[in-house]
Amino acid sequence: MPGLTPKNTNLFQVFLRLRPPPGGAANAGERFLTVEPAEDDDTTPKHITLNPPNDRRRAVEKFAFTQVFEEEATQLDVFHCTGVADLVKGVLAPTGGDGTDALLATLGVTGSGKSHTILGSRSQRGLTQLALDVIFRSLGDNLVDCDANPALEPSIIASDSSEAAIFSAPAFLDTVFTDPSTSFRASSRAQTPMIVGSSRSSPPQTFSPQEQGQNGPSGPDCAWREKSLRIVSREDSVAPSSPLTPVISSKICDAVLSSRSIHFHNTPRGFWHRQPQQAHGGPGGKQAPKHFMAPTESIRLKKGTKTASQPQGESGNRPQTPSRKLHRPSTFPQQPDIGALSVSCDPSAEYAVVISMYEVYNDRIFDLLTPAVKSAATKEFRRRPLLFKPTEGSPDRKVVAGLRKVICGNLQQALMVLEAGLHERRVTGTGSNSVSSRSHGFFSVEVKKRLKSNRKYGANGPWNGSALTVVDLAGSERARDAKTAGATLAEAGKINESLMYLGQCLQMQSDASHKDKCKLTELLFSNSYPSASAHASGRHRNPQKAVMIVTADPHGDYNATSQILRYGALAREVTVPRVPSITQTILAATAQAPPASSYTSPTSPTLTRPFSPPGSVKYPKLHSPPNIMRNISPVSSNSGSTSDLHRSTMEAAALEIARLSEEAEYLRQALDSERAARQEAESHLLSMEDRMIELEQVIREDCTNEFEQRLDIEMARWRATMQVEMERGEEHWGRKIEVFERSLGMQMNGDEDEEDEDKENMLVEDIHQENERLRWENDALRREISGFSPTKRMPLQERGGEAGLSARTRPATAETGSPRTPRMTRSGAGSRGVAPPARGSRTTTGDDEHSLLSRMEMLRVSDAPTMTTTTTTTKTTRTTTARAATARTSATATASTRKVRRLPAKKWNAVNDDDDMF
Ligand SMILES: Nc1ncnc2c1ncn2[C@@H]1O[C@H](COP(=O)(O)OP(=O)(O)OP(=O)(O)O)[C@@H](O)[C@H]1O
Repeated sequence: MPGLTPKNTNLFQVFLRLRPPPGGAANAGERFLTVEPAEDDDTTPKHITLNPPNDRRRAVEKFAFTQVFEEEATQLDVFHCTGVADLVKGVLAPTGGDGTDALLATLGVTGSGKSHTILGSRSQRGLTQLALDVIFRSLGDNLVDCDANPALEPSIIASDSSEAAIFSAPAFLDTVFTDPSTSFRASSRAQTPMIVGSSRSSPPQTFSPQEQGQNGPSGPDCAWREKSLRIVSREDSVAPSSPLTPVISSKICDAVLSSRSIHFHNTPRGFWHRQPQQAHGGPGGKQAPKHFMAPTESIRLKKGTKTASQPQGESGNRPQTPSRKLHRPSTFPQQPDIGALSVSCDPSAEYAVVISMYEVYNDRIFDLLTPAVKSAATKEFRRRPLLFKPTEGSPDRKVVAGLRKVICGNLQQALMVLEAGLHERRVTGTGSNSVSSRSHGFFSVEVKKRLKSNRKYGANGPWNGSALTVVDLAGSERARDAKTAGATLAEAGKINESLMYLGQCLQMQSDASHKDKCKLTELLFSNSYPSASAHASGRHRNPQKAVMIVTADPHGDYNATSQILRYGALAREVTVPRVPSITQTILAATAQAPPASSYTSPTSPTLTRPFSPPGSVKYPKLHSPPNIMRNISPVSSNSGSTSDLHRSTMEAAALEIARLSEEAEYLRQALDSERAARQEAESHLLSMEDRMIELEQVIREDCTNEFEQRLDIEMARWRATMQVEMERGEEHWGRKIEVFERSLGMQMNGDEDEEDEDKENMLVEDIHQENERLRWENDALRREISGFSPTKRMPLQERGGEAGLSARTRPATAETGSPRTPRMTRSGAGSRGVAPPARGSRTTTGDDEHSLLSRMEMLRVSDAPTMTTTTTTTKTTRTTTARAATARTSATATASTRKVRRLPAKKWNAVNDDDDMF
């Protein structure tokens, strides 16, 4: 089993892994990649040839790699041959010291098998899980656990230099996963499932019922399995539905799917790829899970994606908050088995394992273990981008500041943390890969180490150590093949851009100017080289060891593959510059030093004195570096003594070291202040961005409110105008009808005249009848009056007058000749009530009687209209008498002679109202 050759100073060991064709060899397209057979002294192939298909203008390209894995290579082959165990060994530093940082990265075109290699599939573990297994297996009893050692967490917090929020695994996992058995338990310390055994025949790793909270495979766990799928949004993907682009994807599985019709194999989601042919219910009709990554909460919310991240029963009204809990996975695949493999660790040291995860998305770093928070302005769940910077505790080394880190006490906890982080990574379905990673994922395993003999510091002694960082780069893709659009296309643009910078960076041998071009290259290369300031300050770190696995589909996209292979080949060329030791520096200076007598200037070729900082940037005021060399007394040329010469050489060298150190310190401070200024500007920019979003929201709301108000006003105005118009219309039509009626009336005038005549005749008849009746009444009255005493007739005489006495009544009165005194009051005229005899009345003559009658006649006639109106109401009692009825008839007769004016309805009402007043 070949391992890494430690003497190699190349930054990367670059391997190539070819993936088998997705639909089997029969369906594969033209193969453009040929693996050259191993050369004489090699046991494994190292070279490949790219033959451009159908394009003779392009040259055949040849690439060399550390090793080429052909399609048949297994996960275990890749694990062993890439030397992951050696990387772990370097991190654990079994021979003492802080160890060597390690980087394990995949690079490739989308869908070429990066995630498959590094994070595994449904039944096979990836390199990450295998590396974790080796780490925990190797540490054994030297690993300190939070449960066993309560002081561990505070001591790790105290020695962390990355401004991180540090949690113990049980506490962290409790916030992320639900535990069926402990769902009602308030405690935050969940029981951690343990591995209880392995079976080669059953790949998934199973936990005991006790560890499952008494829920074996047939218990609630089964429900979990049924829901252990998540839906990946294809909203902004225009990829047609194909075996590679199912609507429901299972790149991640511990999330919950409400549909129970989709089943899942007896495995949690996180570590398995779905085989494309299984996407449509392959063998067994089951929907196989894809590998690990799904859209983050904010992306899901933005896209309105239905995700399975909500626990059962909460999918309905549960808000899409990041505080949702995932179901605790119960099984993990256990193949390939590396039970026999372990590397040694430092027996004199104790270790702690701290895990963190983050992603680079659109050139920003986001923590995958910190839940997104709801933005007040946009109401969306967002993650805060983090900075990659040197911190107070780590001035010589950039770190991702502000991450959430989890201390894991065993493999199971580490796998669960990995699972939680992968759940948050952004993926989407494209035409090239149904579950394509849209970000560069970083999984960092810090192996903290301290000597057991350092117990003199107590339980809080400082921790050092190294880290293994696993990087799953997003795949480069061509929009035409991936059939992406909208946000997904923009994401692809950013991915391609960052990979282009990576290529440039590799081409320029990690030139500092290219290193800072994007976050990806910064993260990959910033700590790859020993820092000058660290060297000056004596904090020496070994250069990082790195393994890059380039994945390729020999039947895939020729141009994209060619580009990626070129990057891979470049990566192989990058070398780590050797850092000379202090002794080497002194010796070199001595060797190059001119004769001591003429030694008057500094030897540094790069730094000239006095050092003047460029530009207008304000640097901290430092004492100007002392011109040490000027103070060196020239070595006497005639001293002749070798020992003197050596002494003076050593003195000169020591002074030169002091000068260089001082200059380095000066530069470091200048650089720090530059960095601080840049970070401040960046955070200001971020806050301004947030502010802009808030402002935009407020302005939008204001505009909406104002618009609604104006709309209301306009609507009211419109309604009023409408009303007026309607009234006008009615009036207009009324007038028209009136005119029409009038014209009709004119036509019918002749007919009306005849009618009027008839009416008049009837009225005359009525009047005659009335006169007859009145006459009869008069007679009756006369007879009555004639029965009164003469004295009682006086008042009539007094009031009498002959006016109004009609000629017709006069003879009638004379005929009767009986003196009478009518007892009538004016008010009683309508009712014709008989008044009581007036006191002191005297006997009247026949003339008096006529006068009286004529007066009565006058009264009756003049009161007629009043009576007419009076009879229209039921409020008066006068209408109840028989006399009133008679009078009414009479009045009607009188009134009938007048021209009756037709009143409009309103006016009639007014008259009625007036009547009511009486
Ligand atoms: N060596 C392999 N053997 C079997 N299946 C593989 C292999 N490599 C990849 N696959 C399958 O191909 C599909 C795509 O692989 P994967 O998701 O790992 O691609 P990727 O390079 O990570 O893509 P992206 O960059 O878009 O995320 C998966 O279904 C995976 O299971």
